[in-house]
Amino acid sequence: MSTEEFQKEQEFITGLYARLDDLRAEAEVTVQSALTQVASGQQAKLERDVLVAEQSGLLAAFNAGESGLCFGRLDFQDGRQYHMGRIGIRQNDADRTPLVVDWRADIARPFYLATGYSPMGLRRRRHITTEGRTVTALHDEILDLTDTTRTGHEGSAADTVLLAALDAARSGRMHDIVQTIQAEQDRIIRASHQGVLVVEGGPGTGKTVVALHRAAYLLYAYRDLLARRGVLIVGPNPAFLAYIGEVLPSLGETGVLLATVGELFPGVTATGTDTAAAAEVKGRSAMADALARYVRDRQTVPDPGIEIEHDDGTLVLDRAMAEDARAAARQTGLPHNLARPHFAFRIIDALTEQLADRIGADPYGGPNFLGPDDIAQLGKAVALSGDVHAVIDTLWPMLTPQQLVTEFLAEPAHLAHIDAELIRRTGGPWTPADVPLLDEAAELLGEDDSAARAAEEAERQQRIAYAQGVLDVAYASRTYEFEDKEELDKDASEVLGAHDIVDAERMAERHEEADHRSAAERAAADRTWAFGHIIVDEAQELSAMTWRLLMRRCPTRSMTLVGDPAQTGDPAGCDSWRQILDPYVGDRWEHTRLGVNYRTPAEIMRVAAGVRRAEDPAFEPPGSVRSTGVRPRARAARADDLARTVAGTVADEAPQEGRLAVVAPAALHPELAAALPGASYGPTPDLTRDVVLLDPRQAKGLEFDTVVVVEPGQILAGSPRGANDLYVALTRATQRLAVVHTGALPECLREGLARESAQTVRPA
Ligand SMILES: Nc1ncnc2c1ncn2[C@@H]1O[C@H](COP(=O)(O)OP(=O)(O)OP(=O)(O)O)[C@@H](O)[C@H]1O
Repeated sequence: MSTEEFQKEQEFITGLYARLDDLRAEAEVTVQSALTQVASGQQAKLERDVLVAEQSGLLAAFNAGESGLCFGRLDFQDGRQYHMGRIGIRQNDADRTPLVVDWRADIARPFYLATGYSPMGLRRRRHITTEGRTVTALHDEILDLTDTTRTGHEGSAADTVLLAALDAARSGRMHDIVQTIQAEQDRIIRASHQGVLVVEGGPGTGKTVVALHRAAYLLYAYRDLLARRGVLIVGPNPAFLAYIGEVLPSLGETGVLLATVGELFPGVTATGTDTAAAAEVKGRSAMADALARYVRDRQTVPDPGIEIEHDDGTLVLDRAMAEDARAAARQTGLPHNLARPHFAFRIIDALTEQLADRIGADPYGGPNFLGPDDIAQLGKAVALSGDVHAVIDTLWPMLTPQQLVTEFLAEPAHLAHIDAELIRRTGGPWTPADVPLLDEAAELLGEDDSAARAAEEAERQQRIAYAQGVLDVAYASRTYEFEDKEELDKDASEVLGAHDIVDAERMAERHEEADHRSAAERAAADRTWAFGHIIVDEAQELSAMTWRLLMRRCPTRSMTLVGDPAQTGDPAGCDSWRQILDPYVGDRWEHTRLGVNYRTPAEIMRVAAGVRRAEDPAFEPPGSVRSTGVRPRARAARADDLARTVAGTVADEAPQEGRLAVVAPAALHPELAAALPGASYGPTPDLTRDVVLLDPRQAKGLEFDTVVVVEPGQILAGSPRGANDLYVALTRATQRLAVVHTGALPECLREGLARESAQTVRPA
């Protein structure tokens, strides 16, 4: 092994971190001084805010670079050499020469794709492993077989580095994989942002981690578009979002909104839970139709009529008048609340006409005595009448989505009786399955935001006037500055001023954009926000109603959907991509597969595959990249001794380093938690604890060094998609798996497990 090579890389890394420190210090100073600056006037405040936002983003990226900043080097056949980094960093010279290139840059691609067969111009690829700021290992791959230079670090570099990453103890948080992205994953990460891309793959094939790196790549490659519109990542539950939450910040990207479906209706916190059957009914697309009809039910007419007391005599609003007004309002095609003024005006007009006919009638049959001004006066009085408005409110009430859905759930209509009974609820907290209903209701009702829009327009006009002032001043100073120069140097007239390239309106718009919070923050607070790109993880779990919500949030249909229909646990989930996508994009979507299991060793995968094969004999699991030589175990327990047996198994299996999960049906949790002091469990378990207790649905998407699956028979029988739940539970381990069961071991688990009887269990 060449110490000279080591030393050279160490010197480079030391210099690189020194540069990082300088950049970080510069950004910190800029942020601090901008924050302490007292900005007077709108313009100065805007400039300060832009500066702080820009420099804070840079700071986040620099902080992200602290660990594993540089992880590779590319030596090209033509002599060029580039170091690869988690973020790109340039030297402080006139040309701003790159010190490390960002892993997302085009020039970095051969690091992931080059092979001996297709070297992409590379001579050598080097993997650099560091701990903190110290180089701990170098692995070189020779890609140009005519190259005879050797460094002593050659070997099957890529495999060594990948296997070391896969074997490492888990921390309860997902890590980035920039050092070891595989070619099939790289192609997905860098696929065009346009259209819908479906990434399917069995457990552990890297779907989640690839989707996260794709978000980072898209933000890099289409920064202008996506930083403004934002990227939304949807995950199945808060624990999962916490698990993946550090990957993007570690890649220097902080402007992404991570959310569960339950968090996608601003102002509503979905803390309740539905039964699986109720969630399934709420998730059906038929709910959209039921809600639409329910809204129409709220547009009523009196039968036969209503008398309204008025200063100028009693008014009668009869059925025909109301029907006429309702038809006119519906004909506008506007949502309920926005169509309401049309209904109200028609009613007011009709009542005014009624009044005018009565008051101005010529007893001798001649024309009406009242002129247009008199009728206008009468109309005003009708329009201002509280009694008239009360009647309009009853017939066509203003409704909020929350009101509508609360009332719908209390008395569900337009559904089969059995479905209505399943979802009937009076009061209680909102549930995640209610959120798509609220969103649907909001669409059907529309928001009457005319007052807010008028205020916004007035503010915009003010900003334009202000920007015009700024441009005028800039123009005036230009004449002084350049007049003389033009005489001396004709080129000077080519110098562009702000006034040449931007008008007041554009300038005001730019400042408007700069003035606001980050796209992710704005998007989180705005139900109608249209994202630049949406990534959905565990996409197979989402209901038809949820897809309606998500498609509304992404009118451009720039989406990445990752999932595995074989792992669908939610009864409301979809069985096929076609079923999900057909209503929105027809067959215009791309499907791609990941076929290698990076997580689960072959020994465990053999057991898990048995569960799927019981349902589908032709089932083929993704091939495992590793095997550990450790056979998974099944332990029988006496029915009255289950918790103690589980605790004993946990004690036996707990890894020295890393994490262990007990995956058991939720009904067993209180009993098991009592026997597992220190285990984290509940709706949002802390995954960084040594031992966590989860139900199979909570385990979705997560991974642990060791997994103990409890009562597989109950998991199988627990839901119509019980086999999928058990498959998920069994495929969470990176190293070891144990199964604890009372009664007979389910038939589908007979293969691959070393079986122990209850007697061999040592006391916990
Ligand atoms: N190229 C890679 N280099 C290093 N680790 C990788 C690579 N690809 C995947 N992994 C690791 O494999 C594990 C499984 O990845 P991930 O969770 O993304 O799989 P998944 O397909 O989403 O699984 P599931 O469907 O079971 O949730 C993770 O620890 C991930 O970091």
